[in-house]
Amino acid sequence: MHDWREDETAAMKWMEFPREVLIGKNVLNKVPDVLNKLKIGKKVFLVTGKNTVDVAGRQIQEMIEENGGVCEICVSEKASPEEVQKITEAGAALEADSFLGIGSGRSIDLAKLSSKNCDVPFISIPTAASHDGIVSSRASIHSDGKSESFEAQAPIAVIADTEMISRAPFRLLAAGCGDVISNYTSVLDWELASRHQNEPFSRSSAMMAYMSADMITNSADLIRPGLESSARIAVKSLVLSGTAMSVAGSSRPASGAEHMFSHALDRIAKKPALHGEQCAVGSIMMMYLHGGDWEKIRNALLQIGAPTTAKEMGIDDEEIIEALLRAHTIRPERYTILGSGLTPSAAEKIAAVTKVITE
Ligand SMILES: NC(=O)C1=CN([C@@H]2O[C@H](COP(=O)(O)OP(=O)(O)OC[C@H]3O[C@@H](n4cnc5c(N)ncnc54)[C@H](OP(=O)(O)O)[C@@H]3O)[C@@H](O)[C@H]2O)C=CC1
Ligand SMILES: O=C(CO)COP(=O)(O)O
Ligand SMILES: [Zn+2]
Repeated sequence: MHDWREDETAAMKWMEFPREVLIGKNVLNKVPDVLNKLKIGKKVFLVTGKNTVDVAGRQIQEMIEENGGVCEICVSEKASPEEVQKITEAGAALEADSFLGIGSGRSIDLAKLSSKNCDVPFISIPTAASHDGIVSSRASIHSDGKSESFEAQAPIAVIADTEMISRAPFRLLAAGCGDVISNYTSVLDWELASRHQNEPFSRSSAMMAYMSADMITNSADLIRPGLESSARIAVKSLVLSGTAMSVAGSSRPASGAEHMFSHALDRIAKKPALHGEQCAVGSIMMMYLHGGDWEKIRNALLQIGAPTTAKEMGIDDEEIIEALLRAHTIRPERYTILGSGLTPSAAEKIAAVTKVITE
């Protein structure tokens, strides 16, 4: 299928945003109403995970069937190209008229890309506020230790039940806050690339990404376990951050050197931590490299209760250093403060000064 957005020139910008965005207590019950309104509820393919199938997947399947629709569930584990292929084929076999991504970042990304392959809309239903891919049109797919950000499609609707999200393990919410806070360094990297390499830069997108990070740091004292109000703050900032990516047409405003560090850790660490946790810790170190206020990032994470050290993430100090050394090779086309790479002694110094590893 031809992707019309490829015809984009400097003189024209094609941005995709969701049509319906529901954020609030018990909005999960509105799934049938949204499907009916959009006329996409007859054959629904539902992508979820092994935990989230019980948190929300089956409940949504029942609601769709009571609404007269046919609903097939796929419980998925990895956001890999093979999984995208498998889900695309299963969705096509069902002749699905919509996909629902229910759960974590992985399930949402799989639904995002597979639905695009099937040329049908998809709805994003996060069960945790753990990442900013909830709203964006990008899908992060991982294979052979590589991580690629694909242009997929924006969800036609987002249904974020803040009551359900507040009951998810707090670690996930804290990680989502970290993913957004890390925008401080993504934006700096983007500005650097625009100055050094004349890379296209969108001020409005950068401002959105920066503002979403500010939303979290300015209300860090309000982010507490089990509070619906905390889930609401996190979801709103994730929505803004994801929108920044849709405006940019790339993950640039929300993914710089700190994300490359996290992707490197995913490859290196025996037991990687959560995406948002790793990006946030990476952001402390990259802010130090930028010569900025890295302690502001660290303090916000401490206040929220997100990890700020290797030990708290369950990662060895050596793995942190290795990831710092390898980060610039992860996405070489993306220019960042890491340039052509760090020396081992510089990597050790950065991690020690910022208290990520013990001196
Ligand atoms: N497209 C984009 O723009 C972006 C994409 N990403 C991608 O998203 C992924 C990270 O997402 P993230 O969600 O942090 O991590 P994961 O996708 O690894 O999911 C974390 C875990 O949380 C579980 N979980 C989710 N909700 C609940 C709940 N309510 N109760 C209990 N367990 C729950 C999931 O269960 P289950 O096994 O059921 O899934 C999963 O095991 C990465 O692949 C990253 O690259 C991140 C940011 C932006
Ligand atoms: O995680 C993201 C933004 O928070 C998306 O970024 P990537 O392009 O690094 O996968
Ligand atoms: Zn991220």
